[in-house]
Amino acid sequence: MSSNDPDPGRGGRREDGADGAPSGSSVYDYVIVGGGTAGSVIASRLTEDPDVTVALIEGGPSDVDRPEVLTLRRWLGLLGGELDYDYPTTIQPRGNSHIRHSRAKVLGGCSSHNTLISFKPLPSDWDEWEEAGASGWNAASMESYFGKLRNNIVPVHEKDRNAIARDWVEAAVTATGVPRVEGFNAAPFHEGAGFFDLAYHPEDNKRSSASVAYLHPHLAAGDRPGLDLLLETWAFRLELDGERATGVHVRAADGTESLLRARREVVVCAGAVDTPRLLLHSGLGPAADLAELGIPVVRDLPGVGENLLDHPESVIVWETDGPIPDNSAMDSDAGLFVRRDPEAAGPDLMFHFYQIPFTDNPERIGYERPPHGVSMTPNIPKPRSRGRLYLTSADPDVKPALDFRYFTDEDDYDGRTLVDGIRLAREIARTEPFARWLRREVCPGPQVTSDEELSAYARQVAHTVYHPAGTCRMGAEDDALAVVDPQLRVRGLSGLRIADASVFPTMFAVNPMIGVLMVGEKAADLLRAGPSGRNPHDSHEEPTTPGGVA
Ligand SMILES: Cc1cc2nc3c(=O)[nH]c(=O)nc-3n(C[C@H](O)[C@H](O)[C@H](O)COP(=O)(O)OP(=O)(O)OC[C@H]3O[C@@H](n4cnc5c(N)ncnc54)[C@H](O)[C@@H]3O)c2cc1C
Repeated sequence: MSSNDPDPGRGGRREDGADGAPSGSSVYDYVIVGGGTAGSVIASRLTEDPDVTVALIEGGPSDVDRPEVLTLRRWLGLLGGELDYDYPTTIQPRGNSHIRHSRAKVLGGCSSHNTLISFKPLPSDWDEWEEAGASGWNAASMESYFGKLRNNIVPVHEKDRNAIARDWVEAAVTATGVPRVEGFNAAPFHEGAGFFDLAYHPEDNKRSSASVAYLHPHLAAGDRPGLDLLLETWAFRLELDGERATGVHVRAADGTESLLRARREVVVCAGAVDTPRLLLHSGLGPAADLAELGIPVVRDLPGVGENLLDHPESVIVWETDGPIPDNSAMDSDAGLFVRRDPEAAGPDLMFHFYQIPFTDNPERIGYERPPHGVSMTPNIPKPRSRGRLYLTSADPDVKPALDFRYFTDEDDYDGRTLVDGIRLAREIARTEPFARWLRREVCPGPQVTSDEELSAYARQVAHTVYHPAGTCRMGAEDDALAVVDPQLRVRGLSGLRIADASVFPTMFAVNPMIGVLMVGEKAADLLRAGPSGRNPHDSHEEPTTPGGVA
């Protein structure tokens, strides 16, 4: 495995002029865009076969030897910094227009700056995908992929269980009547309170991100000769030969542009924002929108950028009666799931408990940050509002517009869910042993009581749980807005697949990272099976020579 080294001398990957390849282009079996959560898994799995060559294009730098990235508890310090693409939202008339969407610009992608809360998606989540046209993605079919994950997924360690978080869990169980859960991944659940499972190494608080689990061992051992890791390299356009994707145009950190060609397939794993962005700039998207911007239309794919999903949340903050103990895995170690509607397939209200006063949004409307405090952040597991991502310029360097249309669903289900959340949070705050820690409710404050006032507050200070998804959704042939089929192949094209959070047809009720890793594992199987469903390396079609020279 080499970094930034599409080396013509090593295995002969460069094919100057050969096979019609333009001079200076490098040829691989697979070219993967995005060394993030799903991309790291796929690159690692494909190069288990020493005869396979893969270029992994990553916009950010390596995370190796970077304690500010690898130490889980330092996650908040990464948001908005140099390793964050930091996407704004459009004006949100019923929500908070100031939300910034953090997306990591570093090897491992968002698994390198997130909180690594690890939920196996619920059976009802996968079965909903199947019903939405993602044939073969039901719970029974997906089960084995959880077992394949290489990440170290463990419950928050005893030493990291803060006394106030323990008391919060006890109060949440008493106040809501939900079961206490020890190990949320042990069995499917509808409700429950407890400490999370995290992908981390408790002994030193090191992340078990996609890059740490799937790439670092091979970087250290040098045992993946077929994998070229191109860091700080930006993919700005797909190379399309008629209706076949044949490569990716990239720009290196020094500004040099080159074309990486894929003998077998191009796999886009750039995440729910940058995957549709790359497709749109390559002429794949809603034809009228592209034409208006002067981008030549290669294929009219009306679903690219549609179905923008997220988990919105709000926040209630309390001042505590003095400082709280300092131990923690990452300051939001426990949570609560509630099912208000007994007919719902899974939980319909979720809380993260924060051992910090999370006042960033309330401060904007005049609230003050208490010297010591805690927060509860109710979120909507199955939100009904749907947004849209679109381009505002043909310049690939201009960030796309993200219009989440927060709280715009017809029946105001999303807004009402957060109001229920605030009321429930107050019940927990009145319940011992948690109540004795609290001095006062800071925001919204006890004077805010009516549904209307609570809804206005909840939406004004709303935040994101940072789970954008769905912008290149998977679906059946008769789904006009499906971008990929259940084999993750982009509709109407060959040689091009997508594997990341953008393919979600619907949102999981739980935090999505484990689901994205499982998408990566399944994508590797689908790729190995070849476009026809047979593994090209086990058959006589399209033979390659070792080292990747055609
Ligand atoms: C702050 C934060 C906290 C979160 N906490 C949790 C949590 O605790 N639990 C959970 O389940 N989920 C959590 N999530 C969500 C979860 O991390 C994401 O859903 C998931 O990691 C997305 O994976 P992905 O593969 O789709 O994209 P990413 O992991 O974002 O990977 C995309 C990669 O592509 C690269 N890239 C993009 N465009 C290009 C381009 N044009 N050229 C080259 N490279 C490119 C990026 O640099 C990045 O490395 C959190 C997210 C954030 C931001």
